[in-house]
Amino acid sequence: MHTSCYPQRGILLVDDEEAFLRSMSVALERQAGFSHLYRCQDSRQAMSMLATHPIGIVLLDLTMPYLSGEELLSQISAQHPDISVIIISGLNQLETAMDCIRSGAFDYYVKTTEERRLIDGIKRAVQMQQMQAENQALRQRVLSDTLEQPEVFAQVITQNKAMRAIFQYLESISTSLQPVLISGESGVGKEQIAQAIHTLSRSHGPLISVNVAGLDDNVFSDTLFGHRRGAFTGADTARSGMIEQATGGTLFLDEIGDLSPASQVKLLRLIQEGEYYPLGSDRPKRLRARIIAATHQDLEAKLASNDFRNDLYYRLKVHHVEVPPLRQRLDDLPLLLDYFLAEAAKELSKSTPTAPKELYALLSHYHWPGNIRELKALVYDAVSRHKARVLSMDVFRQVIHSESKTLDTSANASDRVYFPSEKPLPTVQEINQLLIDEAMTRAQGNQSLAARLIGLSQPALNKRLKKSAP
Ligand SMILES: Nc1ncnc2c1ncn2[C@@H]1O[C@H](COP(=O)(O)OP(=O)(O)OP(=O)(O)O)[C@@H](O)[C@H]1O
Repeated sequence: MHTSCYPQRGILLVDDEEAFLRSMSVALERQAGFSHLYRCQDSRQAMSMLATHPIGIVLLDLTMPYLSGEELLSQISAQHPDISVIIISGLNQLETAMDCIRSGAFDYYVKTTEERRLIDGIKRAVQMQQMQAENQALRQRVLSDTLEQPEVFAQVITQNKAMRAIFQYLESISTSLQPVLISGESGVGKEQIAQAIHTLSRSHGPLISVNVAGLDDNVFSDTLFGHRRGAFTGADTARSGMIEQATGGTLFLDEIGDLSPASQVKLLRLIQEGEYYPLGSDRPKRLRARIIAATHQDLEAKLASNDFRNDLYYRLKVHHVEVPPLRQRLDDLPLLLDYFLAEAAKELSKSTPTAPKELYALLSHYHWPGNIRELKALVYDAVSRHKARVLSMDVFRQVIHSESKTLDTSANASDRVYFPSEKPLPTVQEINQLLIDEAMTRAQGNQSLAARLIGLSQPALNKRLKKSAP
């Protein structure tokens, strides 16, 4: 997968000193895991190398025979504006280095700078390029309103615009190595989205899921990092952690909002350093999997109450998807209902029942706290009980009615209808009429549903409707 070609476009090192080229290549490979590095000792050949190799970043020495770093920079900026150039200068050349920044260089470092800082700088440039590429891809997809791989989303039943925009976004970040945070209420389909991200990445490794809710810090470390034999009492054999099992693939951390403070620090270090230590081992291992985290919790609120680390939050949400709740995509209801009816009937070896028209109207007035999981469970329950050709609405009525009652009793004074004091109050008759009109609109003309919405029997509503008819 991507670990074998990170970053996506290569890095060209241009320096006349053979020793520097060699030591820098080794450092970039070993310490940062960068692959496809190119070296150029003769600055006159740099432009032809750029023309023939897929290069995204150039590390450029300032003092070189034939063509100076400054001259080369101006040629690169003119012919390859998408390449980021990082200047390596001598201590006595800071003035020139600053000029280079003004002429478009991404950054500069003094040659004696610690390698670690230089590597961090290159990583920043890589990250910036990835984001630019994703932005561009996303813009193109949104403008053309197309999906490149619609089959990846076949299991996510939807016709909703916001969901389609999410699919386009996911396609545009499919090759990124950065973490993805998926948020959204319980049951909205976050795990399905994680699966789609994994499939899109075309990685050769597996998708490994870990639910981190309720794991104490020791279990968390052991589960993720694994241990060496004898690391603690009872560790009779070595065990590889989930990170290792996810090598070349995706590590999906579900319920990330419930992670303990100590485990948050460990996860942050893993993402920042790109390496970890199995318990009892002093030899680090490299993280070679993409991280996806999901939560149904409001992480911003958890930041405010200091229950979730700021730095971890921003590391996790380099890419972020907020899956909307079902109540905000009611246009999906008919599709989902039909899909689950067919699925349930097949699993229960029954013929697929027909949903009565009123059912859509009834369901669209419910607020779906358990989202799609709740709808699926209700449909399965209804299908398992049903006997006739047309599906009975009883199961749905019972749940929706009892939920509505709970809501009614919890309504407070601020939910009441407001009558402006400067205007005369309407009569009881006028209020009744308004209520009936509103119920009929919400029930899309269905009298029995409208009657239930305002606590009347259907014959009683029918009588009043006839009375008020012109
Ligand atoms: N758009 C959809 N089409 C078909 N099935 C869906 C859709 N969204 C969710 N489901 C189904 O609903 C159930 C819940 O989905 P999932 O487990 O992905 O939700 P979740 O957001 O991860 O929930 P939680 O926060 O509780 O972990 C699963 O059975 C899933 O297959």
